[in-house]
Amino acid sequence: MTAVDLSTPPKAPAPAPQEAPVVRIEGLWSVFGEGAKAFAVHQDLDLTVERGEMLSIVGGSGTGKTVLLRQMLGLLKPTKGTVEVLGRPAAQMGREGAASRVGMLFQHGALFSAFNVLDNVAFALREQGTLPLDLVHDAAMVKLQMVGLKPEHATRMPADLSGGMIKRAALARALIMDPPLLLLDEPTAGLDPTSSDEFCALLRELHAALGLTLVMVTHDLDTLFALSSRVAVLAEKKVLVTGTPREVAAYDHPFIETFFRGERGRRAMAPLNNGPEAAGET
Ligand SMILES: Nc1ncnc2c1ncn2[C@@H]1O[C@H](COP(=O)(O)OP(=O)(O)OP(=O)(O)O)[C@@H](O)[C@H]1O
Repeated sequence: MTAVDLSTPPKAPAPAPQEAPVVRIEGLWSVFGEGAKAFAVHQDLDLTVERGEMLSIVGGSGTGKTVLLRQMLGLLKPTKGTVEVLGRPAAQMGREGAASRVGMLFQHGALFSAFNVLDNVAFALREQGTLPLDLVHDAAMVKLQMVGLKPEHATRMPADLSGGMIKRAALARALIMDPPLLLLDEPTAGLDPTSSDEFCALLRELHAALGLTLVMVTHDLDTLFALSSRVAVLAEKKVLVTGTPREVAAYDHPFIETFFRGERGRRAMAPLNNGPEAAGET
């Protein structure tokens, strides 16, 4: 089922003809349970993410946004259909392959509480076992600096960090293997407005500096407008519509009406009137 594509013209840079999309999902069915108890979360869902995009996935509660991220991470296997990441089936990437292709920022950071910040950040690289430990240490320190943490934060335990610092440490961990694709589940959840704005600014900087492709799930409209070059709306078990935030917000659907055109939506959309830069449509 092809989603309505509202983009005219496309805002994302056009890929070279031979370049595979970063994510290609075609005819995806995600079914849980068996027999009479089986239920489909996704039914014939299509979604393509090109290199360099910042795509936000939105939808009502239980519409399968997290399940879709888990499909891209290769943690779930499609019941039917195709989920490819960088030209390979996501479910066949294996743990190490996945870490070097896809970074994942979980909603609450999901740091190992018994490890200090440096050991958390270095974890996947150390597990891989291909680099001497001093180089693993150096690589983790570079990532800490990249996300705006100081060398003295390296030995802190997660319990001693602020919410914003946990997010930054978790981001450094997600980027340790230099994956071209970064998945984010509610990246600014639990942050105060200032920390949230700073974290969005950091993600935009890293997106530009590292040439990342970002795919995020968010309920937060400020985050959505700050970070999305494109929005995909999940409804009716599929990607119903895609387009820029402005295009999608104007689409006629009950979820969109409530989400974008309610009071919170109108407030968050005010920056759209100040030009595309403010709306994240660059
Ligand atoms: N492993 C699983 N086994 C069975 N059902 C599952 C499993 N994972 C998810 N589901 C179900 O799939 C549906 C979609 O879940 P998902 O977490 O993707 O929703 P969501 O869109 O992220 O919702 P929310 O915005 O509330 O977080 C839910 O009904 C959930 O209970």
